[in-house]
Amino acid sequence: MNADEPQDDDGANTAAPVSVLDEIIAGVREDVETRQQQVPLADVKRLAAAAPPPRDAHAALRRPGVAVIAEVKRASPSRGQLADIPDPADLATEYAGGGARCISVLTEGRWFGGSLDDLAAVRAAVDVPVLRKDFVVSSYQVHEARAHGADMVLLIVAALEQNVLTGLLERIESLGMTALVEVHDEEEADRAMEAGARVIGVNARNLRTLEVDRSVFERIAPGLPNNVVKIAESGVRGPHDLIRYASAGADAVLVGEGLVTHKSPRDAVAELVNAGNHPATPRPVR
Ligand SMILES: O=C(O)c1ccccc1NCC(=O)[C@H](O)[C@H](O)COP(=O)(O)O
Repeated sequence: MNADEPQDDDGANTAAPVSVLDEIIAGVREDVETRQQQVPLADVKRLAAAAPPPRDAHAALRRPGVAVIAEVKRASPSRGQLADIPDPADLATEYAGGGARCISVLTEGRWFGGSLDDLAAVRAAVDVPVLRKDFVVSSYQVHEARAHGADMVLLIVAALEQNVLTGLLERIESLGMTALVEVHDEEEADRAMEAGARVIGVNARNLRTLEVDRSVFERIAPGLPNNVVKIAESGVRGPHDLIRYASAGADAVLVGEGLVTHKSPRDAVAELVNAGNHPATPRPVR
């Protein structure tokens, strides 16, 4: 052991490497606890029951052509500050105008600069389904998502024990929303299927190194059943990446950085949508 490394009282090494995911989730748990003290679960459930009914994200993603899920993303652990987005509703309106099939809103605040207010503002501004993209570890966050208008909620397999994953997925679907279950390898894909996922996202971004490796989708997607909606997450910088993912069986791509850093987000979405609808672009097998 390095004598310079900090140790706690019983001598354990407190400088052991912690993955970014662990760090993000520690912050998320603190923030959820604070919000829960301000707005108890019973109140959030009442707000969720009064929210406009969910839009069918699963059906939207199954329509012909490769769907584009356009993300409102201000910042990220891998890139730091990405874009100044003073009005997420405006950006989402541009995305929808370009033909985005769904809008993803990052609601995590500490690393991604997002919020539940962003989610509610976007949901009120567009007609397409909206995804709450966050690090969901509790049913409180699921009800909170619905209360702010979410139609789809992300669950990251790597962040959840199997029984928690299954419970949250069932809660999301019982509230009429769609669960997008995110995986990074074959073992996680098996766990997603065991939990009953109807929509699986393969994220090309390694949560330890934060590097993007598009071949991960090509490796995992062929092992997923035909009736599962397959989403390729991360690393789409233009139509060539969408076509690459489509060739490996993607029903949809989820795109953040490539859109928020583009001079015209609407045109950037439209270019991807055109590529996704082009007759030469491979169609998923169903
Ligand atoms: O984007 C990150 O740096 C990141 C780091 C750790 C966990 C999640 C992270 N991003 C969330 C996403 O999955 C992406 O925002 C999404 O797939 C879009 O990716 P991109 O088009 O490459 O911005």
